[in-house]
Amino acid sequence: MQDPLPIRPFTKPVRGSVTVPGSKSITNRALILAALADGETLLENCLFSEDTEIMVKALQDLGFEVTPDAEAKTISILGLGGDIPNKEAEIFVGNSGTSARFLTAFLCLSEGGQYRLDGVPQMRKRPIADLAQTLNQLGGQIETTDGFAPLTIKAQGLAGGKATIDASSSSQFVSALIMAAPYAEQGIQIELTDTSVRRSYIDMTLEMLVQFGIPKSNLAASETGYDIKPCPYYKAKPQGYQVEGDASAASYFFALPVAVTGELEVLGVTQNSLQGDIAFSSRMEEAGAYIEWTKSSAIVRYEPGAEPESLEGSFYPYSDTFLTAAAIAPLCQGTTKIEGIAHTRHQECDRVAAMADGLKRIGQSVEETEGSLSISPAPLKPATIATYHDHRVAMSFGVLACFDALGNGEPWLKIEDPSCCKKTFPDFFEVLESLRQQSENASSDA
Ligand SMILES: O=C(O)C1=C[C@@H](OP(=O)(O)O)[C@@H](O)[C@H](O)C1
Ligand SMILES: C=C(OP(=O)(O)O)C(=O)O
Repeated sequence: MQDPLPIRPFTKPVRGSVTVPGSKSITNRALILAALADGETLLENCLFSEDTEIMVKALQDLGFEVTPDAEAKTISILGLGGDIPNKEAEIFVGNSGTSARFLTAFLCLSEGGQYRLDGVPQMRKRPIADLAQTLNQLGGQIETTDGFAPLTIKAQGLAGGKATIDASSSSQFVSALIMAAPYAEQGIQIELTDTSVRRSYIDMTLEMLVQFGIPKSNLAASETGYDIKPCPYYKAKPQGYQVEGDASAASYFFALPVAVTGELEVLGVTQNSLQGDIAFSSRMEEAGAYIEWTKSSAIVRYEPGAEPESLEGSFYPYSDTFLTAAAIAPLCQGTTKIEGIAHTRHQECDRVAAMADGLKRIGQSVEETEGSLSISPAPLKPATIATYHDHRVAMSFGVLACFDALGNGEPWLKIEDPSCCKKTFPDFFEVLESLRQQSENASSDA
């Protein structure tokens, strides 16, 4: 792919359909749950991207039989009922937060295992100490490097019991604990020391435990914590476990008609998704989009005419999508104020700073606080966007770049390091370009 990549804008309203890839969050949870189940599970409609390949490779390095088929989008995995075959391994988690956090708790279940877990330099800056501390309260022996990766884990199974956790920096800590909890001798009773946590991700985890055979009566959730009873089985899914389409990836296609007008069917997402990020669709309705849901898709329509309404308020519960909203803010009527995003300064990059930087490069007036961004529209200036190795920075500005800012169909935005989208959506820019071509052709046929 050309780097920086010039994006050719849409000169016609978007028309057609797009299928979003399988969910990263669900694929990586399902891999862990299937490994913990007893017997073979076939995962279907899996995401094949860097983050899921990292999880697959980690499980293979731990001695699990995992067979991916990228063409069929399936992964088959032979679960061992809580056993982890290899007792020594070096696990590489790249910059995959789900892999780092989920595997840390998972590895503690191994009887007599000794592991080292590490990632790329940015992963060595991402929060993990609170999770390690809590696992140590439950019988793990994890040593961090000054609070960060690399970790060394001396595993002896988890005794479980009561523990506290501060999961305000990442909900993945709680999801990681909950997935390991059924195999802890006494289960796990976790008290949240700070109740600001992205609950929708934890709800997804609990729902998936039920899908893998853990009785609902073994799982209790309240405002202040979670109580997971011991339960010696997860159920394998030999007939297949269907991974939903990725709701965070869908946000780009909910936003695209708002940016360029038209009608787009987004296939693979449903209104009653397990993923909280589906709520981004309501924010696009607030902006003025009309959305019709079918059993397996959303049809998103935005009529030419008025500029989109500006957005205001918290993106905390679905913060992976704040970047999408920030990127289209220059096209909105007034100031967009996005709040609740302080924690995203510690993700793939400092996302608040990265979005502020990109928006300033294209001439926007931006006010940044620790946890918010206010974007006041100003005339768009051609620029190259720095993406800071962050797939969502690249994809969000990719959507804005589809707007024909110069009015002549010529590219005005270039995206640096576009291949960083391989983390969750390897062919994103090809999909965008093919939608542009579909739309041009649909208009010339009409
Ligand atoms: O559990 C998950 O699948 C995720 C939880 C969220 O992370 P944090 O809770 O760390 O923000 C989200 O940003 C990430 O993309 C996926
Ligand atoms: C924050 C993200 O990923 P993770 O935490 O899983 O690395 C993301 O995909 O936006």
